[in-house]
Amino acid sequence: MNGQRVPVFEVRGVTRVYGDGESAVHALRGIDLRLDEGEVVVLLGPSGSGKSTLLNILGGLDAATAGSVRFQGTGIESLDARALTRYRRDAIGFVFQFYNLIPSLTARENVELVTTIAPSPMDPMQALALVGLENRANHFPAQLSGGEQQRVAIARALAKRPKVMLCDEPTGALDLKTGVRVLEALMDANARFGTTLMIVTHNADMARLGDRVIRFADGLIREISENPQRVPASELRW
Ligand SMILES: Nc1ncnc2c1ncn2[C@@H]1O[C@H](COP(=O)(O)OP(=O)(O)OP(=O)(O)O)[C@@H](O)[C@H]1O
Repeated sequence: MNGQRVPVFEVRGVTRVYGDGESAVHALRGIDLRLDEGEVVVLLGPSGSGKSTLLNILGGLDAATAGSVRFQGTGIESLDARALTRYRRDAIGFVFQFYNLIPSLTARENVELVTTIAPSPMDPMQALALVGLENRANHFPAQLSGGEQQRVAIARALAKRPKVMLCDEPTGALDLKTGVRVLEALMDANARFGTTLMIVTHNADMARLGDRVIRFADGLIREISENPQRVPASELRW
């Protein structure tokens, strides 16, 4: 990262309550956070502590009960339905634990689904080449390993040139070797395009990958720490 910090997200007092009355679940209890351009941030915390809820709110998949999220200076809560769809579609790349590829489409066609609607997409083959899968373009998801499927999902997210990639347990279903390749593909996107990365994980060792580590507990940020330097994915242990 260079010295000049440009905020991508500014989060103020975000809460999220599911349900009401006695059965209300307070998933987020007041989150304040700033995320800068080009940063790699790792979110750690026990199951149910609110990590996915925050990611979904940042990505416009869910709305905060209270508080504000500014993306490049604009409050996403003020966007109308059309603008919110455009935001979700163009600015944000999502990577989930279980790839969410369309089984009846090839790797290339899965990426094309996105490039046909994005405003300034990459060529689908370029996106697949970035994750080392140009020679698997005509394979269907069932013909690919879990790690390869996840890399197709990353290519699909990358192909629209998103400002931010929100990754919810991207290696949760993978073993060490394939998980490392997936993380390398994400870190490569950060290095080449300056894509800001937010990675949710249960794996404490993955914290070493990021510039900052955010520890969640009970719907709150308990700690934010900075790493002196990023550790390459190949040096992580599962
Ligand atoms: N749609 C929903 N309706 C009701 N409760 C929900 C909903 N989504 C999440 N929750 C609750 O909100 C809390 C936070 O969930 P969240 O998925 O954000 O946690 P997490 O830290 O990502 O957990 P995990 O690591 O297991 O994915 C949990 O108690 C969860 O049960």
